[in-house]
Amino acid sequence: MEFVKGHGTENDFVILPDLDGELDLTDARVQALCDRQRGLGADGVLRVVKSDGKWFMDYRNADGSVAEMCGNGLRVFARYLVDAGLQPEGEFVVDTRAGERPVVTHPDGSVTIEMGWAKVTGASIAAVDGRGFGGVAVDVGNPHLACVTDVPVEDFDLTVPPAHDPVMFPHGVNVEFVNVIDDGALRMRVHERGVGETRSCGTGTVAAVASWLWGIGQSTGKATVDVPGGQVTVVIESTTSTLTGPAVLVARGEIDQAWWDSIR
Ligand SMILES: N[C@@H](CCC[C@H](N)C(=O)O)C(=O)O
Repeated sequence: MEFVKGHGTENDFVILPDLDGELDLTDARVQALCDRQRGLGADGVLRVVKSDGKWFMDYRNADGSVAEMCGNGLRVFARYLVDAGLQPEGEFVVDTRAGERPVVTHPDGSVTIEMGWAKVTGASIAAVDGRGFGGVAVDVGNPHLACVTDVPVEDFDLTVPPAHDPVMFPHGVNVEFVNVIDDGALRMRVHERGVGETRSCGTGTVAAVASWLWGIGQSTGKATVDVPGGQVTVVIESTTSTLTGPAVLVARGEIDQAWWDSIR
């Protein structure tokens, strides 16, 4: 079975081409693939499916859970399709559990995604080391709590999940801590639902920009977001948003069949 390894601002993925949708991708197999000691190591798995003539990104978190959307993953997914000769460079659409997402691959390797409406759904609190931080709940297809703060993001201990309100987020939440460096320039760290701290989260950067804009009384705008793994650019419009950033394919290879069969 073929695999490709890639990353978007160091949020890394194992890509499994499964055009006919025949792979039995159990939670245990996702966990094993993503494990950095006993598997290939990744923050998530992108299964590439073609169904009724449409591309579908089946995204799984490293713990095996399913998520609606993954912004960095979708850039890598699109880059894979072009690299594999399955799509010409340029514009096409990929279906996700959050709905269809138009993408544009660029000759410099970067990819732009139309991410849909970054919907502010309320306010809540995330707690780290017993200290609460106010944030804005943003639905980017998946749930986020983006907390703009003056505390330098480097100071947060994200080795444990920030506490959140389970009533507001019954299915868990991705939590971002965000510093404003300058007008239109943010810095962010993230704790992802189903993964832990990652070096970037594409949907999280969209939530971060929406949260910053909400805080300054604006509903549209543009910002760069520095994350530990690099930089992306986000544009928020009234009913949609875009995310642009790098997508890198690192390696390709063959998964050992006996190893795969030993994991159910
Ligand atoms: N890293 C992703 C988001 C992946 C899903 C997330 N962990 C969730 O469970 O919602 C991104 O780049 O958007």
